[in-house]
Amino acid sequence: MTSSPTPSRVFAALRRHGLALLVPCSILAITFGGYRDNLQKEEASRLLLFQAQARVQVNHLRERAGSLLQLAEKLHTLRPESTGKRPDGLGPVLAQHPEILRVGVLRSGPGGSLITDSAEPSPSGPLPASAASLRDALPALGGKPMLSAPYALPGDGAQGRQAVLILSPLPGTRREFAFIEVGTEPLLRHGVAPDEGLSGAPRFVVDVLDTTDAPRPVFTSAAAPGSHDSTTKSLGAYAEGITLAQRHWLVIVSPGAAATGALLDSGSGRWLVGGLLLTLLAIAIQHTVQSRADAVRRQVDEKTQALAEANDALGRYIGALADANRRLASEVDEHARAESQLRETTSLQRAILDCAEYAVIYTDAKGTIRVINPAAERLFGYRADELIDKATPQILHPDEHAPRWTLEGSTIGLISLPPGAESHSAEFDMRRRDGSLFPASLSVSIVRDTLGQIRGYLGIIADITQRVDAESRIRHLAHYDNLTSLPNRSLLNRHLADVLSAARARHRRVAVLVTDLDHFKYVNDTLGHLAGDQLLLAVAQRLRTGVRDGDLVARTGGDEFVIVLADLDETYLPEEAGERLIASVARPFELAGHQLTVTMSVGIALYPHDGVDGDTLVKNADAAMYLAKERGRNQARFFDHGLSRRYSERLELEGRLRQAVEARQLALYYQPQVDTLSGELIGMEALIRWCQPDGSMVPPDKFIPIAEECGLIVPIGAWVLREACRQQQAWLQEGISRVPVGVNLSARQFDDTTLLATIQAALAESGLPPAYLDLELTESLVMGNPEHTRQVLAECKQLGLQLSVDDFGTGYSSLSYLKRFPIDRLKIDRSFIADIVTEPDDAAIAQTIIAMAHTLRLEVIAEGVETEAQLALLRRWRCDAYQGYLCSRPLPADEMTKLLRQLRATRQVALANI
Ligand SMILES: Nc1nc2c(ncn2[C@@H]2O[C@H](COP(=O)(O)OP(=O)(O)OP(=O)(O)O)[C@@H](O)[C@H]2O)c(=O)[nH]1
Repeated sequence: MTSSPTPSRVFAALRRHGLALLVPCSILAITFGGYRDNLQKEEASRLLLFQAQARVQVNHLRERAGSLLQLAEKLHTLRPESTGKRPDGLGPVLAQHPEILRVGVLRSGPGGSLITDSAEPSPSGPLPASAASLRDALPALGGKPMLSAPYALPGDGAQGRQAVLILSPLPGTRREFAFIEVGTEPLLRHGVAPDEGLSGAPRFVVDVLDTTDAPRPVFTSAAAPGSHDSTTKSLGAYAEGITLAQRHWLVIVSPGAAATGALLDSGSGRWLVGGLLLTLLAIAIQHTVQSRADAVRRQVDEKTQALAEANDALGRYIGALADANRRLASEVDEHARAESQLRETTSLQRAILDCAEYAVIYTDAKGTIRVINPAAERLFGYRADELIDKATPQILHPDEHAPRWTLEGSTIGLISLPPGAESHSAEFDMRRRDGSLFPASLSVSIVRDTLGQIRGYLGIIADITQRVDAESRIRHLAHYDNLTSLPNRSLLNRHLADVLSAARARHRRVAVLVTDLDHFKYVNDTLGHLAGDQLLLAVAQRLRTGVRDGDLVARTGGDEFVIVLADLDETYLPEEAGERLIASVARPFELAGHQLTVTMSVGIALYPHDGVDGDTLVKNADAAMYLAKERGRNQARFFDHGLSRRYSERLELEGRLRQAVEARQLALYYQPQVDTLSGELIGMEALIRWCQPDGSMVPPDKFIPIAEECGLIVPIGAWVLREACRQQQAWLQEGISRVPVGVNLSARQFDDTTLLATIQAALAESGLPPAYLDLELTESLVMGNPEHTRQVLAECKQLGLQLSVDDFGTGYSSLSYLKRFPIDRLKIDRSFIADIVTEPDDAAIAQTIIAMAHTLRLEVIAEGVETEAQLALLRRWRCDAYQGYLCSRPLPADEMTKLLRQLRATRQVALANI
């Protein structure tokens, strides 16, 4: 990211650098200001100090020179005895005065020449001419030493080494002088106070200017001559005039290297240097700080830039993160929804599994049980944890070596799966925990994973015991009689076919015996249907035990049994077998607390004599049985070909009855029921009659049983209901009848599920009010199946019908039992009424029935009243009504119409007479 120099940035830079310069500049200014002030102060104090020190130096020089002069004066005491010899005791002196170049004696020679007399050859050679000039001045000294003007030492010429001579006249002589040659440079050097030097460097440079002779500069700077005791204004030099041996020297003291001093030696210098250093330090610090600040700023800028970029990136990242978050949130939502659905589905599946009626077992691919539901626990009697991880065959199947539920590609699988199929079902026995086996239906489905690999097998197991039992029952019913468990007609026919086929092949005889109990209906009617059943059962057992094992005993309906005696040789007498069976049945039975004796009629037909096929043989045996009945019952009869005609007649009667129904040859007759006291019509009973086209009548006791046997009774009964309702409604509409009409219901009708619908249809069709219809049921019918009866009667009562119990007294049922049913009246059977006049028992029974019925608020009608005596008794016993020949025989409808009209007319006449 590039930045442009904005005003704020320029201002910031100026402020930054201005501040940076301000500090060193300030220090510099303070430094220089301080330096100048210090310098001035130092100048002043140094000048004062320098002057004082210079004076000390001058004095020191003066003293040293004076010391030399004194030495020169003493030299005559050291005068050597002979020339050329050094005076004794001079050594230590010379050691103290290294400026002394040589010591000697001068003699003024002839002509005034000076003769040097020195023990040592002088490095300076002969005395210079200038020294010789001193000779002349010496006498004027008066014996005082004198000092020569400086002269250049030989060899030094341009070098400027100078020396002076101090001459001192030797006492006693006029021409001899002791002299000391003093090097001016050592003198001046040693003239400086030795303790004033600093580190060996002379603080002062002392020069002298000889003012006696023509001045010669011996130093580089000097004050003006004569300015004694004057100090230069600057620190450059200090000059002071001194007089030595009548010679005037201007001593000039200049600061030496040490005196001038290093800049650092002075306070101002140190101040300046310190200030500069401080400035430099400040600059350095400033620079360092600035550099560091710059570096920091650069870093900050870089970091800021990086931060900005990072911020941008972060922004983008946060944006992306937000997007990702949104996506994640939506995915999480989706996931949560899916999870919730999954949970729901899982709990639903669990609930389905838990509630499932069928046992569900899931095994892995190896057939090991993994999941089991409660229904399976119940079915097999195990807890789930006892079955989990167990292999299916060891637990659930009878055969431990049975293969597991591995289906695919396995030909030995428990259920071999057809190629390509994903599930299959089979039925076989499975084992419960207690070891018991039960028939099961197992439906196994392959469970695959998403890759299509087999994960396991889901088995749904149903206990099909009931179904198997039902099927077995159905199979049994198809071939066996329900009551006695004997083979039925169907199995009989198959068996007969087999037996006859074998007999044909082996030329053997076969006997077919048809047996029928005599008057079995009476047992039913008197002891009840249940007792009848028990009797049939007992008879079946006796018949079964009365024949050989290989013989067949079948029940073909009602009280009829058919026995097949197969593989008979010529010696076998089937009539004996028949007699034996009759005898066995004739033995008394214990039924419902009663001892009962029944007889049986038997008809016999023989293969091949009486027929070569099963149907013919059974039909002929049946005909023979009817012959036995006709001949007095309780006997066995062989078929003869005359019988065949009679049997055919019965079949023909059945056929004609069917036609009669269709041809409307059946008619209803009506028998009045009248009040025993008033003789008024209180009702009438419809009775069926069969009027053949030739005008002859077939009695009801002849065709009703046939109608019941062949089932025609149901359509006939329906017709009776319709016709009675229609006729009654006609009378009602004519206004000649205000009494109900009674219609008999047979047992078959009563058991028919369409009975109520039939009644409702008859009422609706005719428009007859239900109260004018009276249903008459036999006592045995009512008591046969009380529950069913109560239900049907209740529904009939709801319709508004009247209900009567017909033939009461024959069924031994108690009256109190009857009160459970919504019955309106009882009809005492004609068998009790017939002898009430002559038989006290019958009279007592009839009287009791009447009395008890009244206590139950039931109306009582006596049947079959034929005499006035009977009627008189009935009146006495307060029987409500009666019917019978005494009043009227059953009348055809038209006659009944006439009667009703007459009755109405009579009533009207009677009323008119009033
Ligand atoms: N208890 C009972 N009765 C039955 C059964 N099947 C038919 N019946 C009755 O058995 C009786 C058979 O009567 P029939 O054989 O025609 O007449 P019967 O009274 O025996 O008189 P005869 O045969 O002429 O001697 C009828 O009343 C039927 O209602 C049954 O399974 N149980």
